[in-house]
Amino acid sequence: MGLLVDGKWQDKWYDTDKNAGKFERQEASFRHWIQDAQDARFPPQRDRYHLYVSLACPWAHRTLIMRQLKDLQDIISVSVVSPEMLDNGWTFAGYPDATGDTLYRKQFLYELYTMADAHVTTRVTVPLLWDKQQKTIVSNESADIIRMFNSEFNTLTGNTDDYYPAQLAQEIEQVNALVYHNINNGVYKAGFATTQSAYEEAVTSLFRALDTIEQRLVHQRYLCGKQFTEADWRLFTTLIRFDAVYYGHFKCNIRRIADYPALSGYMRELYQHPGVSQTVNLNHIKHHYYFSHTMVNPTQVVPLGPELDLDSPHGREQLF
Ligand SMILES: N[C@@H](CCC(=O)N[C@@H](CS)C(=O)NCC(=O)O)C(=O)O
Repeated sequence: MGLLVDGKWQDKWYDTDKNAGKFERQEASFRHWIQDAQDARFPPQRDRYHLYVSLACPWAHRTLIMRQLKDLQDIISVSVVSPEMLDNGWTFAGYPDATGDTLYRKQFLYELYTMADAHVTTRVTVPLLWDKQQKTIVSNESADIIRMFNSEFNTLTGNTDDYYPAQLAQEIEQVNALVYHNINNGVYKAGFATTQSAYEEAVTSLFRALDTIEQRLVHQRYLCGKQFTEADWRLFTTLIRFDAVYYGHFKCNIRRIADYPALSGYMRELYQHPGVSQTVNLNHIKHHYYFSHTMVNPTQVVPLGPELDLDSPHGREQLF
C-alpha cells in the first residue's frame, strides 16, 4: 500500500499518528464528468471509456452494479486488478477472476495515474474511469461515476431507469450522508483505528447507524421508499462484505447483518436482483482484506467462513 508523490511511487501505510489514531480518507483527485452535452470534454460514447476495478473494493463495486443496472456492459469495458494489494498497491498480477490490464498490459495501477499526469501526487485508488481516446482519467470518485452512469448514457442505451430522481434527491443525500460517514467509511474507521478510543468511537456510530437503518427497513422496502435508488446500492456493497470481513477483520462485531431481520432480508433482495450477484466475488473480497492489510492481520491467513445464506427467500414483497 502506498501513494504517488510527484509521479513517484512510495510504499507507505496510512498515517494515523497525526490524528489521535483515527483513519482519515482523502478526497479523490480526478473529478471530471462525462456529460451528454454539446462541446463536453468527455461526451458519452461507445467503446471510449474503461473502468479499472477491484472486485474486493466496496467503492468500485458500486460502479460495477450501476454498469449492470444501466445496461452499460457493451459500452464500458472493465479491467479487474488482483485482490492482493501490497508494496506496489493495486497490481495486474495473475489471480483467478482478475483480468490484467486489458488496455495497455501495465503491471501496476499507479502506471495509469502517471500516464494521465506524470507528476501527480495522489493515493492510487479504484475505481478508476479511464478515457481511451484522450488517454487520461475521467474520475476516481465512485459517487460521481455512478451518477454519470445513471444519467449520461441514456441516449446510447435507451435505459432511462433513474436511481437519482429529482423528487428524491434531497432524501437520497440525507441517507447517503448517514450511510457514508457511519457505515461505508465507518467500517474503515473502525478497522484502521490505531487507538482504543478511535476504534470505539467508530464502532459505536456504526452500530447506531445500522440500528437506525434497520428501523427504517422494517416498514419500508427500500431506503428512500418504494423504489431502488443509488442510496440502496451504496449501502449494499458494505452490507455484503460485513459478515465475511468487517465483523472479524475490522472488529465490527457487536452484531452481524444476519442478526438484523430487516437488513438481512433487504441485503438478500438486493443480492438477488437481476445482474447483481455476478458482481459479487467473495473470494476476492475475503482474500483482499485479510491478505493485504498486514498491519491488521500479519499472518495473512484468510478465514474459511462464514457460511452465508444469500439465496434464500428475502420475504420483502409484503412491504409493497
Ligand atoms: N473516494 C473513493 C475511494 C476509493 C478507495 O478508497 N478505494 C480503495 C479500495 S477499497 C483503494 O483503492 N485504496 C487504496 C489506497 O487508499 O491506497 C471512491 O469512492 O471512489
